[in-house]
Amino acid sequence: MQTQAYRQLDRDHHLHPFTDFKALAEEGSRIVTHAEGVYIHDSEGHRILDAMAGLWCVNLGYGREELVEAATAQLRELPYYNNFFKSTHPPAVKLAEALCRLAPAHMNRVFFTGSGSEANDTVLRMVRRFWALEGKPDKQWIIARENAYHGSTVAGLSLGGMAPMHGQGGPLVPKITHVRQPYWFGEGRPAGQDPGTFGRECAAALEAKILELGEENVAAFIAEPVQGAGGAIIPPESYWPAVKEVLARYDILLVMDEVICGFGRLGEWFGSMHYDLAPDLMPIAKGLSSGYLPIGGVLVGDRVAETLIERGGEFFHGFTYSGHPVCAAVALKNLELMQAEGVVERVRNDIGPYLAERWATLAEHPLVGEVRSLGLIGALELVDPDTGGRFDKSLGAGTLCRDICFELGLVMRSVGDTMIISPPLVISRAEIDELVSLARQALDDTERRLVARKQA
Ligand SMILES: Cc1ncc(COP(=O)(O)O)c(CNc2cccc(C(=O)O)c2)c1O
Repeated sequence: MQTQAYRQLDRDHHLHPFTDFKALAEEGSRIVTHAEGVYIHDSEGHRILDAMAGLWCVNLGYGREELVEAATAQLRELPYYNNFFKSTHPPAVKLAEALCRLAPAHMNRVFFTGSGSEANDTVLRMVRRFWALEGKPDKQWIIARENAYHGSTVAGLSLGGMAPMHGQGGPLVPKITHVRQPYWFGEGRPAGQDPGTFGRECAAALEAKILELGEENVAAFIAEPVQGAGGAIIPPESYWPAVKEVLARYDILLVMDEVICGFGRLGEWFGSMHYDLAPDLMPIAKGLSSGYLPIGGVLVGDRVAETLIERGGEFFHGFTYSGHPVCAAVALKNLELMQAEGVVERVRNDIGPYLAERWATLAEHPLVGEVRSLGLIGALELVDPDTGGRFDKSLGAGTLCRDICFELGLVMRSVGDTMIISPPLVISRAEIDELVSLARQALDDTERRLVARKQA
């Protein structure tokens, strides 16, 4: 079928996620037909370097036959059975064991879901159930961060701190509140604060909120090690150590959302390990299967697990596809390949530092106000060369740069005027050179087009 025919049927029948349906219908969708390594191909023959690994998830890259074979074999063996009715199957058992072997030592159980949003729904249920079983049923408030992303179910959007989502999804889940995010470039720099001071102030805001609500009412703090969809927000070095000090003073659970930062993205199996944090619960998804099949889950620390097990009786929660055998088989093979190929260590010791070195060269571009990266997450902050400050929002600088990237054969994500990359972890040095070269060209073209827009 030709591109136009696909586009017309897509226009007629398909409502896309996070999309202005009318605008897309007018513009027409991109038909992605196949992919290999770090490249996707569309129906018009374009080969595009996918510096977003799909949606932060294709950690092993596209076209891994071993994952196809794992799925095919499992489809033939047992295409589906549930983990209800006291039942399980080898893929779920083996994946649970493999995950708990990779997780921090105090995390020895996993609850499976079909997505990261369902993982955070599960977190909400577990946190409130845990404190009820501990005899503290009023300990219900969950503190999250402004501009955090924890998914798109009602619980996920309530835990998230994204105002546009709150504006469409209310009424929100009660007893969830948000504190300031450690986004130095967006909030600390404009206030004239050095990163260290700003990071400590953000941690102090968490303690102030705990005291305002009363420790006896606060159940948990949930956070991404590095905020992804919020803008690849790598916190100041002072932030997580200061948060650890705050949390040590109060008995509230720590939930680290590892949906993006898990499975090697920051150069460790989990982002919490990079920051030396010991979470009670860790939602996971995305890189768990390299996006080949939908699977998520919650890694559960012993303190919560033992209470739920010993005193919980039946936990009235779960999903049809919890621990789906084919998804679990692919995820298991994915983890085996990551370990066999030393993918995580390579991010930490080789390709992550190489990306940092090459990505930093973009700082000299007049459109760039800040360059940051950690592991294989990177961000560029676009600024107006005339002022050094942000562009007027009406210019749509970030969206323009994203569209120019596609024209040049590169996928970069824009969040406002922040450009983001999160490439497959298997990306080569040569492909990083190509990525940075295309990004530089996109910045040049964006600058020229913005000058014209400003003069229009
Ligand atoms: C930290 C975090 N937690 C939970 C979710 C929800 O996962 P599911 O999507 O599988 O329900 C996410 C997902 N993150 C996500 C999903 C879709 C798009 C983008 C983007 O940056 O454009 C980011 C995420 O980044």
